[in-house]
Amino acid sequence: MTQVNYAIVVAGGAGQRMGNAIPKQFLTLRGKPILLHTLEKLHAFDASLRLIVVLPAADLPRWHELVALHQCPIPHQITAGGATRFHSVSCGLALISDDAHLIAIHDGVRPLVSLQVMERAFALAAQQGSAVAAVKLKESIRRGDEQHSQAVDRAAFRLVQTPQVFRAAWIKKAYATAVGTDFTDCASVAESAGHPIYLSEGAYENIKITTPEDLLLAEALLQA
Ligand SMILES: Nc1ccn([C@@H]2O[C@H](COP(=O)(O)OP(=O)(O)OP(=O)(O)O)[C@@H](O)[C@H]2O)c(=O)n1
Ligand SMILES: C[C@](O)(CO)[C@H](O)COP(=O)(O)O
Repeated sequence: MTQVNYAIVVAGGAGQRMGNAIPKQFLTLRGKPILLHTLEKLHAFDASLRLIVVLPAADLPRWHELVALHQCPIPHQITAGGATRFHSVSCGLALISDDAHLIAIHDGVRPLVSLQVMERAFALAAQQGSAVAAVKLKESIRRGDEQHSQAVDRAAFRLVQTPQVFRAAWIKKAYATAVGTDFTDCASVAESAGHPIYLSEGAYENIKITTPEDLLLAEALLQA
């Protein structure tokens, strides 16, 4: 049987920390919506990857307009998301058929993901069943608050990114059986179902566009 791989691109958030009336995934970066840059990266990595884009229900017409305006040639399915990232990933998973082999979940607002980061994550997930892009910390960290804090060993930590790639059956069941919805990423959901989490090498430029200064950084990095 042919092995079919999917990528769920979660873009169902409101972008509150960006503070823009338009959700950040639709903002323009070097002439194109951020989400379109992200889709281009995933399609360039593997044109056979089936792309599912999860959007805020209210913004489905906006995306249709942007796709038409930019003549987006990349085939993708669209679905409405939910109140949290967990709900939005669940909405994407609901569209995936049983022939799926690996499922990647990627933030729609990480347009700087490289082909190498994608390749490493898919290769590791094919071997181990899971792969989560992550990077080492470059700065010192302390545990605590302004009044009381202690130094911690940064070598014991990793910053987690996306893509996060999983054996399809694992991640589908993990989402179907998860207790609660308060997970900030898919690795936490897979882990809660008892699956081992393997880390693949991410990249420092694979930033998540979250606050206004990230737009400036992304603009500069996209040029590079
Ligand atoms: N209900 C949600 C919330 C988030 N996301 C997606 O998850 C990714 C990472 O989330 P984050 O950066 O937190 O995005 P927002 O939730 O939009 O931002 P904020 O928390 O500032 O509102 C984004 O691509 C976002 O669109 C989603 O699909 N559905
Ligand atoms: C999935 C993620 O991007 C990995 O870093 C992150 O956990 C999302 O967190 P957010 O606070 O909802 O942006």
